[in-house]
Amino acid sequence: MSAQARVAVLGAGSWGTALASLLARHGVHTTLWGRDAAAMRGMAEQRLNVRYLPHSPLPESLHYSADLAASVAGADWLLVVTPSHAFRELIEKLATLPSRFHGIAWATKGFEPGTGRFLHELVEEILPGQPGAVVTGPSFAREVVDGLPTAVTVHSDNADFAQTVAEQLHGPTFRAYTGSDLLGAELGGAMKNVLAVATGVADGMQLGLNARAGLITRGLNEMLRLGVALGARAETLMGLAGLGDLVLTCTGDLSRNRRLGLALGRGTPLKQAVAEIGQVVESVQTVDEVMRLATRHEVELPIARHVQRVLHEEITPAEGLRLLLAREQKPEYPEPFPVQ
Ligand SMILES: NC(=O)C1=CN([C@@H]2O[C@H](COP(=O)(O)OP(=O)(O)OC[C@H]3O[C@@H](n4cnc5c(N)ncnc54)[C@H](O)[C@@H]3O)[C@@H](O)[C@H]2O)C=CC1
Ligand SMILES: O=C(CO)COP(=O)(O)O
Repeated sequence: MSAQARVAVLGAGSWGTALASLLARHGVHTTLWGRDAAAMRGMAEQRLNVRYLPHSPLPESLHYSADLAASVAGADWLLVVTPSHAFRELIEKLATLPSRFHGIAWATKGFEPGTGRFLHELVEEILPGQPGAVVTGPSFAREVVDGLPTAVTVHSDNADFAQTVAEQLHGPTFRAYTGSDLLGAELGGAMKNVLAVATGVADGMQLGLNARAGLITRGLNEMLRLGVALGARAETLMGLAGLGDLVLTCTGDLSRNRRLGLALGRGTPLKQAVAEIGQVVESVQTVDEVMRLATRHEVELPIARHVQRVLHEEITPAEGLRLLLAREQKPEYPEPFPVQ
């Protein structure tokens, strides 16, 4: 790096903090922006995100701000890490700023609530011409901030921007690959959250390891069928953005979406389970957007559909299981395996 690269990470929850910490450790001039001024002051004083990552000291070189315009001014590129429900609002605010950044990446997983629109579509609409990239893959914030080995993938239509983002994230314990399938990468990251609820429910009901493996595999099949119908590349969904994150989130108890499923499977009411997790649980909104896309593209997604009915409290987890098991016998692949 000749001149020191400058990045603004927008969103100071667990994942934004972990990615900002990673960039700062890699020698990138990094500012972490959060909307809560008191929380950002506290982080600057204590070098700690007390609420979201209380056991992981943050690097001395990381900067903190609650001023969006000041954070973005002078940044070479931005990394948005808000929850999906706040994504449009933030991108619209960025569009009003005079700053001249050279690209916008996001690590948010989900769709625009209520429309099923992909996050890259929102960026294209609100900031036309701006290079965009998604950072996704199996990556629990806590493990990344503690320097445990992790691999992610950065997808963009703009190969130079994907390379810039990946190079700056890449380091001794963090591998960042690149790809050009924005839609597939976003779909995998969003859909695995819904499927993690299903495996969590099964584990919460103590249905055993066979059930877990069956759900993960049939869940991957749902991801592939919807993805390919939408124009995603199958290899994206068979890689870090799909299968990789699906396995992590369906099996790792650090996952909020899996923990929601576990709680539901043990009989905890939805509202209580979400409140006890106390952080973003993207599946609660994502499930409706996945089913909206599935309906629009006439793709049948039995697991996602039953997760939706459980999350809408139309059926209990036990009824969801009974209905899934009662489905007709059929070939594993009624159509050819969707690899082009
Ligand atoms: N935590 C993790 O391990 C990973 C999270 N992600 C994704 O990253 C996104 C963010 O998740 P987390 O950081 O984990 O959530 P979190 O629950 O730890 O924190 C959410 C943060 O978003 C902020 N926020 C909420 N509404 C906002 C708004 N309107 N404007 C600005 N900030 C707002 C909150 O103040 C809070 O700081 C989600 O889409 C999640 O799926 C992706 C990979 C890993
Ligand atoms: O996306 C994640 C890991 O890749 C985090 O998953 P949860 O949002 O379920 O905690």
